[in-house]
Amino acid sequence: MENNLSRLLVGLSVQISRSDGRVHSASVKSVDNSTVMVEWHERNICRGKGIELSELCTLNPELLDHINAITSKNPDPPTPAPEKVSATIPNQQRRKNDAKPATLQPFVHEAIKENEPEKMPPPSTARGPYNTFVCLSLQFLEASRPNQKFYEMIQDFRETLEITPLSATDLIEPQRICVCVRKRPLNKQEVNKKEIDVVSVPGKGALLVHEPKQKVDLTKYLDNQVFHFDYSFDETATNELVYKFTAKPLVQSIFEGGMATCFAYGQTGSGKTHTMGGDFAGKQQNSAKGIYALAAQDVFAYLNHRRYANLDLSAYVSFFEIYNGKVYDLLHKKAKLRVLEDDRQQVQVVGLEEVCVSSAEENVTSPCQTSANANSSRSHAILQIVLRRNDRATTLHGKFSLVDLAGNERGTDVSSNDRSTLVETAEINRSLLALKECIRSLGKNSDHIPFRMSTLTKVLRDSFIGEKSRTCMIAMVSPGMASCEYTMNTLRYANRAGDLVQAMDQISYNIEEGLSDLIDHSKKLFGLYKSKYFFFFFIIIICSVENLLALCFRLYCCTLYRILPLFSLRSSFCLKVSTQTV
Ligand SMILES: Nc1ncnc2c1ncn2[C@@H]1O[C@H](COP(=O)(O)OP(=O)(O)OP(=O)(O)O)[C@@H](O)[C@H]1O
Repeated sequence: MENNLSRLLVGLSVQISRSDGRVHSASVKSVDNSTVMVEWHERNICRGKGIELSELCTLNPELLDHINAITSKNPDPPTPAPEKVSATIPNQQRRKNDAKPATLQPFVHEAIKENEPEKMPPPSTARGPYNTFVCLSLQFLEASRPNQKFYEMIQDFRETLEITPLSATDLIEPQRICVCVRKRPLNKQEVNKKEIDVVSVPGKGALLVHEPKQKVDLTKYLDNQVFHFDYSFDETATNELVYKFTAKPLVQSIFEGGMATCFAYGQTGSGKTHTMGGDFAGKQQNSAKGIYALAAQDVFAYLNHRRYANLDLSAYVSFFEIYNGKVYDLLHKKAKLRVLEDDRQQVQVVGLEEVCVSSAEENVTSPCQTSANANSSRSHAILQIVLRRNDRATTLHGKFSLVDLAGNERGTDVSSNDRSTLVETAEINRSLLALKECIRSLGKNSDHIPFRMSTLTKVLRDSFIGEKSRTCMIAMVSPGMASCEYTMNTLRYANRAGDLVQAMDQISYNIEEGLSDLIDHSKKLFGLYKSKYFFFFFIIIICSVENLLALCFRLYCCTLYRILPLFSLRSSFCLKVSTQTV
């Protein structure tokens, strides 16, 4: 039985749950009694662990249906009682079982216990056949995954990728504008729905989207698109790692009198609040692990550092949200505030409460916890850490704005008939567009920054001007196939915001596209972009290379084989010479 079990399970790809709550796929290595040894690759290291079969089943709630399907077809069922009982488990109850933490008892037994406790067979006799059904079901599930073909194509593609994961020891390059991308793991619902993960992060700033497509003749194929950013974080990246490469370098810049802004951009549910406010341990948000809190800790570390101690600075915090173009103070009972421009063209949020904070904990507990409760996917939440000199006028020294933007899909959804929803959509769209334009202008060192286009860019005006302003955008993406379109939108937006000229290279095996790429690169290389002489120059180069190759080939033929020259003139001449010699 053990051998049969191993033969059926080993090599299968299954979803596993990690101690930190992450769910990802792994492959079955071996089976020992009811313990399944699985392994997976993480940061180029092969990891493994043993999991109870029951736990594997808990991660695959549909398993019961398939067990039933198989047992009903099986000519020799183990015991009639479990079959009958498990077939009558209502969906709701099954979900209730799923919500429970994994236990060491197989969950079929639990179900029986709740329905007909007296009919429960002893575990020792039930385990063998039960395991067999589980194995059969797992195989069946693997084959019955929706979009199985795409899943296999993506897996095959991934095997060809060279993975260079980002490590905490990698060098950080200080930049004025930094655009990064973070992929979150598939969540439990997506795993239950057998969603396919269509995003791969090979590292070195690259991210691939395997977009499933179908030709007119119904042939399935993947449109693999590769994007390049300053950094790309895969699903195993922690908030600390993301912070280290994104917001941490900006903290120091505000001590040097700069204005810094860090944006979390992406679709609803892609992990913006998780990154900014902190990760979730169950239903509780651990605000100490978010970028807000990590930045606050560093601010206080710098305040106490001897290098900046003589500046005599104090830290102030304000926290507000922008919804429908209106500003609400989240530290002051959501009071509605006005945004006005003074005679020196300084934009002021009138009445915004700035709280002087004296420790990171104080800083963290109020705004970050508010963030967990108050944040809505339709509003932009802005936490500002302001450094002021302890002089009479409390002069502004530096400012760090951390922005959790509204879900970007909210700016494109025009399906609603409700007027207020449409106004909301238009406002989100306008603010995200304005933000992109401001970041682009900043990147181009343009004199004109269109900050007046929206309230969001108006309140962040001082972050966009001045030599010392620095910006970081973290684009969050959901990995599921269902989110593919939104993921592409997020990546295109981030790409354009960074104005990364060569950022997006479509993987194409098409010669035409390859040639146009070559022309583009040559144009840049020779600095002849937009020049009318470029094409003449290009053709001359091609002809010269061709001539050179032809000449080499002829010389090679003449010297090695002593055959008669290839030119007709030369050949007749040589023929004459050779006849005379004879
Ligand atoms: N990197 C990650 N690792 C593990 N879980 C994550 C990660 N990113 C997001 N999640 C989980 O995904 C869910 C949605 O994330 P989150 O609330 O941060 O999304 P969001 O983009 O802020 O959505 P919204 O726009 O609605 O605020 C949360 O349960 C969160 O814990």
